[in-house]
Amino acid sequence: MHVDLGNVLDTTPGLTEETLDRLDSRVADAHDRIATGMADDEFGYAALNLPETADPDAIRAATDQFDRLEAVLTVGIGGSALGAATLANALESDVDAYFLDNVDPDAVASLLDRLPLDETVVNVVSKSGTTAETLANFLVVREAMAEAGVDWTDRTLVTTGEEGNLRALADAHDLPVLDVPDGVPGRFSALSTVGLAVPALQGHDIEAILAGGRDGMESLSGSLFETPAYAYGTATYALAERGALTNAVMPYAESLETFAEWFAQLWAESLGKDGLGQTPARALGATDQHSQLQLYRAGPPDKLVSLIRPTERAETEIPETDLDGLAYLGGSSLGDLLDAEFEATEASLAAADVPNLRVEIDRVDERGLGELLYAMEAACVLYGELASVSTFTQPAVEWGKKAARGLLGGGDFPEADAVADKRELRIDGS
Ligand SMILES: O=P(O)(O)OC[C@H]1O[C@](O)(CO)[C@@H](O)[C@@H]1O
Repeated sequence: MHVDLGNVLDTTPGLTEETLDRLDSRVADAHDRIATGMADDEFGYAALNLPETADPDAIRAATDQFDRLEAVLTVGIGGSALGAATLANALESDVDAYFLDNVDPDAVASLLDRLPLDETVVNVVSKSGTTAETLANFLVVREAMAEAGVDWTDRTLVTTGEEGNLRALADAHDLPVLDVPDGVPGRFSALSTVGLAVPALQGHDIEAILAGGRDGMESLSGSLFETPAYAYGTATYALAERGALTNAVMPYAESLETFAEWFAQLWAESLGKDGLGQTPARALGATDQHSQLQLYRAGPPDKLVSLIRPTERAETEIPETDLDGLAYLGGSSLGDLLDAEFEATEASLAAADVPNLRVEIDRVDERGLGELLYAMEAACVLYGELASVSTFTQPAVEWGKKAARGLLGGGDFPEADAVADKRELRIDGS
């Protein structure tokens, strides 16, 4: 993987090479803190050890127990779903992967109607074991399995922490269970049991994913000029400090669309603290050239764009044509066209003085994905050190959880009372 910072120099907002040189001493200090946290397996920093501490044999021992495998249905939310979804949606497999990471009754019913439940493994994932959406969906899925005459205890894999409802359920029914590693927040758990059980069930090379993570781990150093992850984390931090409060993440590969969703949780939940942070906007190239690019180029100078692509991709030749004005496409390929659009968008942003970073991996394969996930996690941790925020906690999400629980009679929470006090200014339609 490499990162190219050329298009953040002298843009609006922008950096200079002197600024980057000056920041590099802060990067060295931040790296020392990160290295200490990794060495001591400290909460959060432990995630950056996963390429070494994850146990692929334990993952396979749990997943190899399942036969008759046509599909895997993951029931989880946030970091308990997005890492696995990033990997599943980026890699081809004969085993279909589905994710229930929301409690929309129509979507849940529609999916359960379609799934061959007797040939599906239900992969229920929750670090806490108490997340309402995950537990509610699991209860609905289990009921559907019973109604389909499927013994749910034969088709369920649990991934959870040491305590909580799911651990108790797994123990009570002797279910295959994987441990969520200690000290790893959900959004940093892609390279652990949480993110790797699905690719293992789909027949992917999870050792290669971890090898990619090791590539990222081995590139960590005391300088942003030697570590792509730190270059990305430093530049995005410094641009945020200068007003780039939105980071539009725009992969030029459909296979990386879910990666942008995973990145959004990682970036927002880690860095959105104490009035600070950088809003991750999810985009997709080339599609969003016909959508959000207008805002990125001609809207407020308050954003940066992260352009991500594999340098090797399929070709798919475009047939020759005599259509007026389109003959230039004939004989080219869709891959060439997508790469031309990537470079054209990059140049168009630079021409409009909009800061943009190029992130390139060789291929969207297990190793490339492992390195990309690891690098963005390390970039996020580095950014958090530079911004002096508490990167690994997410206290702001708790208020809404209590309010929702109170509304459903799950306890006496003042947050739920506040819901009743909503101010109203209704404008009614027809
Ligand atoms: O794995 P759990 O405990 O169900 O949590 C799911 C998600 O909810 C959060 O805790 C936020 O509520 C995320 O940080 C986490 O990824």
